[in-house]
Amino acid sequence: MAANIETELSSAIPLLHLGLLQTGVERESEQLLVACQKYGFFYLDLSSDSKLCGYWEDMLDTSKQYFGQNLEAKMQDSREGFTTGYEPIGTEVGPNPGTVDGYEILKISRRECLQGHTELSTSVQTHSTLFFDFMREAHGVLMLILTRLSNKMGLDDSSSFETYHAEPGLSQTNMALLRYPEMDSLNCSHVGHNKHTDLGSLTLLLCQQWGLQILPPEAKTWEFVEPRAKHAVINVGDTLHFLSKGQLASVVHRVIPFHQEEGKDRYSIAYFLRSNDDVEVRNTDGHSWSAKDWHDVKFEIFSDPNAIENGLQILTGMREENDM
Ligand SMILES: O=C(O)CCC(=O)C(=O)O
Ligand SMILES: [Fe+2]
Repeated sequence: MAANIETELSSAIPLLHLGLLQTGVERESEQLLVACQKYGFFYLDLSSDSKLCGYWEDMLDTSKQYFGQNLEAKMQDSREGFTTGYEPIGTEVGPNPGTVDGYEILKISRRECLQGHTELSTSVQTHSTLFFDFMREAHGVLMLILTRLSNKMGLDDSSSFETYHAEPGLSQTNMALLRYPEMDSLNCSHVGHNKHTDLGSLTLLLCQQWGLQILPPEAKTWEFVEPRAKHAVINVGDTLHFLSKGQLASVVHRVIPFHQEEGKDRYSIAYFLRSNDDVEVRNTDGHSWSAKDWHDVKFEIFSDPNAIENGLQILTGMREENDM
């Protein structure tokens, strides 16, 4: 894999700047729209937001500390449901036949952030101020992106993307810390993160290590996304694809542990913005779901895509299976 990095590296991912979107520079919003239509993924330069960059560093330290605990301690945070709590390695299927995933994850819901309290263990509670600060900042960034997209697409107040995310509506929005332990410390049946599209509206991903791959629209081969300091990777999810009547692209991606970084655990931090539960989403065939039902169906399929007839297509946001 290492030998092919040059040819497999994605060079086309657009670059946007948070500072320019914040000040309302028209050209930046235009480029944002094109990025979401054509590519579904873009880099967001965060260097104008020193708060968010600082949280990123602190969250990385906290993540190392949290996952460094023994399994028994982390299992105290195991919860029913999908938006909060700890899940060990191997909960979902992996990218290669016969494998399971190779990451552990700690999630905290937006609901806990709004309440200002988490019911998870003290090892999470101790860091809740940092987690909630990060979540508020990430939420603001993604809501700003929705606003800029709505404006550029000429959506009025009743149909703007922000309306579908308005508080105090209930949603499945959450943040996640992920750790992919170094490959040698696991047997090779535990690998990476299976191909999928994100089910929600927008995802903000912070990661300083290789491993993320995307399958851009129309492409037949996977491309690595180069990690960049002080840059988030943002992508459109299924709900925004549906709400935009297919105009914004929800792109298939996965994580494959990268050979050059063997011997190092991989850490990533994600904020998953999801629309309110009762928002109705409809695909281009006219099938409709509530956002909450789409969320629940997709999570069932993450653990076993073959469990139902069209499971693989749902996993990849209704993209044809033979594209991959
Ligand atoms: O860990 C990563 O880099 C990506 C994770 C991801 O795609 C997800 O959790 O939806
Ligand atoms: Fe994802």
